[in-house]
Amino acid sequence: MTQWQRHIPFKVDIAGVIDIMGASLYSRPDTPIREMLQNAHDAIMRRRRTDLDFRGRIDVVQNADEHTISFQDDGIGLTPEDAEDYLGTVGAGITGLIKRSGDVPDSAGGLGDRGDLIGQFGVGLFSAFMLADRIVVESRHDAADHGIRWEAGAGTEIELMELDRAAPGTVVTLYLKPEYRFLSTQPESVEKAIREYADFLPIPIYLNRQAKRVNVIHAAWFEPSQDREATELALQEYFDEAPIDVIPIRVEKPASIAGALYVTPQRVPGFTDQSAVMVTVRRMVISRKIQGLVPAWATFLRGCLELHDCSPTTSREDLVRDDLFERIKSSLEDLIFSHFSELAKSDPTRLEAVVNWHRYTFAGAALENGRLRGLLRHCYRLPTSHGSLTLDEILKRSVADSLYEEEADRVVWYNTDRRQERWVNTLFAEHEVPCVHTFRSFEESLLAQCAHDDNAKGTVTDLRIATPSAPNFATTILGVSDLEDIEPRWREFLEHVNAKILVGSFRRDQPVMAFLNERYELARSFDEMKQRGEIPRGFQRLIESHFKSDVPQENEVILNRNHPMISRALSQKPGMPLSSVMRLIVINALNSAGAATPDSARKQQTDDLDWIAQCLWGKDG
Ligand SMILES: Nc1ncnc2c1ncn2[C@@H]1O[C@H](COP(=O)(O)OP(=O)(O)OP(=O)(O)O)[C@@H](O)[C@H]1O
Repeated sequence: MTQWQRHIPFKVDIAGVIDIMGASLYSRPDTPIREMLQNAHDAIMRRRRTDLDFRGRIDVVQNADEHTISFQDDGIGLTPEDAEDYLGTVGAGITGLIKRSGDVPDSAGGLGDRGDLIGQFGVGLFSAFMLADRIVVESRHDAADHGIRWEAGAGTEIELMELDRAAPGTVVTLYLKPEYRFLSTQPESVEKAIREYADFLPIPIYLNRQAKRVNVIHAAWFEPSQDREATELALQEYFDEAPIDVIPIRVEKPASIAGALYVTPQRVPGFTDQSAVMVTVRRMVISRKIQGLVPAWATFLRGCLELHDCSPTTSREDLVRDDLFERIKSSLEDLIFSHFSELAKSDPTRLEAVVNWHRYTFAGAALENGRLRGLLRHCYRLPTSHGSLTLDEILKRSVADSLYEEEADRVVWYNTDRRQERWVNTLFAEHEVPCVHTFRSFEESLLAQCAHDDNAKGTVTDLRIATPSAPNFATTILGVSDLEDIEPRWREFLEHVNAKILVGSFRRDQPVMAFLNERYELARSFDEMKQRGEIPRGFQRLIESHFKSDVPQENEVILNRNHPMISRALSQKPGMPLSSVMRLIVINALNSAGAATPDSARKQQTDDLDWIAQCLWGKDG
């Protein structure tokens, strides 16, 4: 049975709340400047509703003698009731009431267009206690006869009194704590903060009554009908770099997105998903590096987007990750894709320039993104024996040789070793099919993925490394039909040259052909990248499967049966003088192709030369 019951009011320790807000809600000490500017902006916007011609201005004034910084606006001002109800109440404000279409007081200036106000939480004013131990608000409402003076110190009683003030508007003065007094003496730090947050606020902001306003206000990329050239110039000036391409953005559905993105001429480091895109909400800068909005593959995009409908977090340092944010994110990706697809038709050279400039970012991302691969197929070029070709051209030209290939519709030949680029080009010169040079392994994987995409649609495409032991390379490309492994006794004799040795018949004047295939170097460089954490996980899987393939990881040499010296040497026993000449020729062919000579082979080279000398001229002395 209940003995007693009582209702206790919910208590809030104001000093504690102020302390928490000041110390923990905002991550930067200049946030209060933004909050004060935003309040002034909202007050001016509210006055504009009753007086459509009214423009308004904000003045920020430093006073070094008094250690103060004040924010002055000629906005709608506060009635005594407003000051009592909203200035000192955490979580309550007229802006919030208007936004929620709440029961607004007469002083609110009507509901009007709720979209132009920034405030909503009713906490911003308290952020001033981060910097100040005393705040004084002097104000007169547009429709009131008298003004008010409101004064509060952290944790103290609020004092409200009548004030003689002629003009409508508000002055909020911050009596700065000793550690923030530089804000009353250094114009640069205040100017920097104003520009950081309020550059695009549609109201001029002046510092210390100077004639020139501090904020930019107009940016061509926010104009309702953007002029492409003007936008490009404005971006170049604001971000201080020349865009490679500009993506103007303006949509209203599923949410309003306005602004422009551009492709930076700066090299984007590795495969990070660090964005450098700036977002504003009602023109107040929320972040200069919004995370997770622009597709992770588009790290080369910069620019500024106004997301009018998005909700900032209470600290206004980020956006709330709600459904709307997700919808905006996916429509942005669509917009970027359709821009590039459009560019592929209207200005393919520009698209190629974009892709080429950021090719490794594109290639890396396309490994896991089919839509991106679809785009890259037509503009991502690789060097081939037949000049530079797009992925699509490579695939289409790699028609399988019907004489030898029954299983495959296409065979794509590729070479991974830069050192034999010219040699491979000569081999393929007489053929219709090209050989692709993929010196970066992820480009090889990209090619493989594109082939895989085609295979899924029913075209059977084989990717083969241009080396003698790859199926049909000898027959279709080299024209060698009798290729076979060398006999074990010769394999033993040639062991130290460090290559797989094959025998076949080809042009009479060429004793050997050497092919380099030192893939372990690539594998090693990937291991280093992996250790630095620069390879995305999915990509890593592809690399691993790639290096697991049955492609030989060693150099290869074909000895020519048609060559008189070679055929003679092979008809003798290993160890005869001719076999030593043959071994020297093999090492030399590998050397000229660019292979490094192992120490054991070097020693053998000397021994072989001594042996040949002895046979020709007899022993010294
Ligand atoms: N310069 C000003 N002119 C007129 N009214 C003001 C001014 N500054 C503050 N106010 C009033 O005080 C209220 C509380 O301001 P505060 O900055 O705490 O919150 P807010 O701006 O409503 O919301 P938020 O916390 O999202 O910024 C405002 O809603 C507004 O009614």
